[in-house]
Amino acid sequence: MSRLRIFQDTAPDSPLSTHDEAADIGKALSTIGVGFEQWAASQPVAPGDAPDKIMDAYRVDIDRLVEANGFRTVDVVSIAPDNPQKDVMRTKFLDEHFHKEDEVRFFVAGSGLFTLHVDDKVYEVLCEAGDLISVPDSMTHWFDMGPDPSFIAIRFFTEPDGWVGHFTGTDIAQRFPRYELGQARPAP
Ligand SMILES: CSCCC(=O)/C(O)=C/O
Ligand SMILES: [Fe+2]
Ligand code: NI
Repeated sequence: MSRLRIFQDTAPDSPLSTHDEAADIGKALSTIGVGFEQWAASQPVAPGDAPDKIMDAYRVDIDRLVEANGFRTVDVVSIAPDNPQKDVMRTKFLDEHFHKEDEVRFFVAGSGLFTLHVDDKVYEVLCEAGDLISVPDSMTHWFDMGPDPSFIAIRFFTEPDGWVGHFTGTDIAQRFPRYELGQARPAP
């Protein structure tokens, strides 16, 4: 189940609040300018399906988002727990960083943990299949796919280098919960 936990940025052991209803998560995240939606597939998708088939299942929502935001590239990324590069890939976005455009990701299957640092609060968002998250340009955050990563995600970009992370050099991400072993669920 998708979940939002909000922390004081000095207190990683005691969440101020926990939300696990999608509407509740979306409402809380909207107060900091983060988008959160849930989308339903118009046809079944399975791991190994071609990117076009996966995107066709969400075509109406993808087109709406592209039209509203002017995205120029939409792609599909996936990772499975047997990927020999999984540790390297996990490390890539584990520390606090930001991007020079909105980070917009839709989870077709599997899950991942986005943690956002805004002013003196930390917003930990467990994204699961059906969740779309839009992290605004320049918002500091980190992302943990867990030790046994498993997801298929659709990514939206405005610029070719939109995915590049600019790292802040802080150690805050190391003090907050990681995506624990066992939390990650296999993609269907
Ligand atoms: C589900 S893709 C997430 C990885 C990524 O692109 C990023 O920038 C994480 O912070
Ligand atoms: Fe990021
Ligand atoms: Ni609530």
